[in-house]
This record gives sequence, C-alpha cells and structure tokens, in this order.
Amino acid sequence: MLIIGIAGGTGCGKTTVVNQIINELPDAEVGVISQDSYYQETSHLSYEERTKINFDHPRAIDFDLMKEHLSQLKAGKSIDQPVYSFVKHNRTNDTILTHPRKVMIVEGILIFTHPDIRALFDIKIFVHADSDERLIRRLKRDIAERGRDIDEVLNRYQNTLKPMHQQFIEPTKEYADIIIPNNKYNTVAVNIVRTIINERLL
Ligand SMILES: Nc1ncnc2c1ncn2[C@@H]1O[C@H](COP(=O)(O)OP(=O)(O)O)[C@@H](O)[C@H]1O
Ligand SMILES: O=c1ccn([C@@H]2O[C@H](COP(=O)(O)O)[C@@H](O)[C@H]2O)c(=O)[nH]1
Repeated sequence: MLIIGIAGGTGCGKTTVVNQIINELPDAEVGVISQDSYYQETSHLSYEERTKINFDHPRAIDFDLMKEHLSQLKAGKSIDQPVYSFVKHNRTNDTILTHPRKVMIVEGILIFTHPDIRALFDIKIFVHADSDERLIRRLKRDIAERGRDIDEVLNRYQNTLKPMHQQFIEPTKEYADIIIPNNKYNTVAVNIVRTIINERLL
C-alpha cells in the first residue's frame, strides 16, 4: 500500500486537490482518509463547550485512533472511519466502512505534526496558499457549508487559526517531499501526483 499524506493550512485547498487527484482514478484502488474524522470524541461536552475547543491544536486530534486505523489498513484490514459534523462540532454516530486500497490518501492540517503518523507516509505533500487567500476561502466556505457567520470565522482566525498555523502547521512544511503552490488552481501539480499514483496502480 502506498500512503500519501497531504497537509497544509485551513483553506489552502487540500480537499479540492485530493478530489482533483482521485477524479477519474478507480474508486476500488484509491481511498481517502480525512483528519476531520479523527477529531476527539466530545459527546460529554455541551454544544457551547465544544465551540470553545481549539480545533487547530494537535491535541484536538485522536492520533492514537488514526495510527491504529492506518496500521490496520496497511495490514490489509478494513476500518470503520468515523464521520464528523462541523455543524455539531462532534463525531456523528455514523462510520464509513473503509477497505484497504493500493493507494490511500490522508489529508488534514495537522497530520505532519505527529512523528508516528508522519513515518507512515510514503510521500508527504504540503499544499501552500497565502494566508489572505486561505482566510477568504475559509470565510466563504464556512458560511456556505459549515453553518458559521462572519464574526465566528474572523474571531477564530485571529484567536486560534493564525497562531496555531504559525506554531504547528507551517513548520511541518519542512517535512514535505513536494510543495504544491495553490494560490491558483494547479492542474500541473495535480497531474504529477496522479501520474505517481497511476504508476503504482499498473
Ligand atoms: N486554488 C483555488 N483557488 C480558488 N479557490 C479554491 C482553490 N482551492 C480550493 N478553493 C476553494 O476554497 C475553499 C477551501 O478549499 P478546501 O479544499 O476545502 O480547503 P482545505 O481542505 O485545505 O481546508 C473551497 O470552497 C474551495 O472550493
Ligand atoms: O468542529 C470543528 C472542527 C474543526 N474546525 C475547523 O476545521 C479546520 C480544519 O478543516 P479544513 O477542511 O482543513 O479547513 C480547522 O482549522 C478547524 O478550525 C471547526 O471549525 N469545527
């Protein structure tokens, strides 16, 4: 199994890049794991308390479960990938049965911060977009898709997103084998990654 890690700050375009990469690749051979599925289970907290969580700090992620799941997939076993709700700030009761594939792509802001998880990746890719570009995209996306308003996004950006990005996410760029500039849609880079995957699928 080839495991590709794709990291980068919020709004840099990780999900979009992953979708472009897997578009037209066979579903049975290439799978995706999202870091979002591994936010800590917080059902013991009220909604109000959950809104105060710092979701951009590594401790917000259940890396033990992520590591266990990636190891199981590597060993040829299927996993029940949790499903996360950004609206509720919590895992749902659903899971997605995820089978091992020839290629697994793992994407998320913090996946390169954890040494054991990092070691599982055969290829590490960091998607870069400037911070103003990321903020604009996040603002539009979170209002349209994640039930936020402008004040929530801007407050969170100033109080947690920006400092956490500088402290934890940006420094992991140094671990990357490939950095994809993504201020504009980058079809050349997407095609390069797709070529690497296709070689593995031959
Ligand atoms: N290169 C790009 N140029 C303009 N908008 C983009 C680009 N890549 C992604 N977007 C948009 O920005 C938003 C955030 O992208 P997304 O892929 O969800 O980022 P991430 O997963 O890194 O948080 C989405 O609405 C997406 O459509
Ligand atoms: O309940 C939650 C959990 C996370 N977030 C924010 O999501 C982003 C990470 O997702 P991207 O798709 O990479 O943007 C992270 O910056 C968290 O702040 C949230 O808003 N609510």
